[in-house]
Amino acid sequence: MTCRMVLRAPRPRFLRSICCFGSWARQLQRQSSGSVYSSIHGFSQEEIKEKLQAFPGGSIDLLKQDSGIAVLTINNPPRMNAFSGAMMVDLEEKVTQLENWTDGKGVIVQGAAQTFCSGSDLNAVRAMSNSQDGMKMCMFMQNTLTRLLRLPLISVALVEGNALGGGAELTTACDFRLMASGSVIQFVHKHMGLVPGWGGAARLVTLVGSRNALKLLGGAVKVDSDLGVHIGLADGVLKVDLDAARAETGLQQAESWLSQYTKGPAPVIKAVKKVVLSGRELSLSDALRTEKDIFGTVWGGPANLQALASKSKHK
Ligand SMILES: CC[C@H](C(=O)O)C(=O)SCCNC(=O)CCNC(=O)[C@H](O)C(C)(C)COP(=O)(O)OP(=O)(O)OC[C@H]1O[C@@H](n2cnc3c(N)ncnc32)[C@H](O)[C@@H]1OP(=O)(O)O
Repeated sequence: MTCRMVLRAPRPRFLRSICCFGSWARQLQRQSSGSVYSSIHGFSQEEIKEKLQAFPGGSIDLLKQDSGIAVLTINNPPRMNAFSGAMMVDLEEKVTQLENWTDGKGVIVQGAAQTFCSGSDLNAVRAMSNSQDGMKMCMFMQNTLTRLLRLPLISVALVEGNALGGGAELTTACDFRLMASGSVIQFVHKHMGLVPGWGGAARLVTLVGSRNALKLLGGAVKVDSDLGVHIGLADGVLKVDLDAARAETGLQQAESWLSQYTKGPAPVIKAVKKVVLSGRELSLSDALRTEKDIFGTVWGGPANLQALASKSKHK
């Protein structure tokens, strides 16, 4: 039973370390790090990285703040924050840094210059239009976005302007989505003769159900903030205050929204994310065992002892 699950989706590092596997499965664990594809699938991360680096432009910027909330910015304004190949590689490196951030509790993913992301850089897409290269790029992005979703941090996509194609897929690799009024999430893939390939379809089904997902993909529907909230794709709408002096930026609003859920010590917040992640990804029996193990990491820990000593009441 356990082995069959591993075949479908290798587990994140924290899950792998606390579940029992045979030696074959252990080898599989070593080869992947929370990713979906590794060398056992004939996939070479390094080979595709080299190809992607041939398409320069833009950057992915990471700001780790003392609050424990990081801001990850998709930064390529001349192309409406489209992903160049170099940005795909950069994103993978920034996700690695977030995986190793001991004091982290949350991350906000935003686009530079008040728009989210217009998907793949069409110039790179045109140059990589053979199916082999396309599939390798998609495996690379699936790996990275799966690791983003599996971070032990609570993640929020701050959607301003447009999230199109791969940009729409990126929003689904966060735990939550906040949409500014006037913003749009659109899976434009059908108009491009494509379907999502960065894992966006699978995640969309989980978020909005298969019937809504069929409508959004089949109709390449423009999801505005009202529709987003209605179908459960968006978790909140950012306020626009016409008085510019008083107005909070989208980022400030997203930070205060996220801080409701990240108050407290990092090990406890990370444990919260991990129990939810195991409930989302594992069978009930495996999730229960994992939950027990994660519980063991906080039981008797500093925050727990302090709460017991202060005899706190929850009124
Ligand atoms: C479908 C799957 C695939 C994947 O998963 O890998 C993709 O994501 S393919 C990309 C899908 N996205 C698009 O097709 C977006 C196409 N662009 C647009 O619809 C518009 O540009 C829009 C709505 C983003 C912005 O429109 P607006 O009128 O406000 O601005 P411009 O059109 O003048 O755009 C400014 C500037 O940005 C360039 N641009 C925009 N998107 C991309 C992109 N994805 N790749 C490369 N370049 C992009 C656009 O060409 C303009 O450049 P300029 O040099 O001024 O012509």
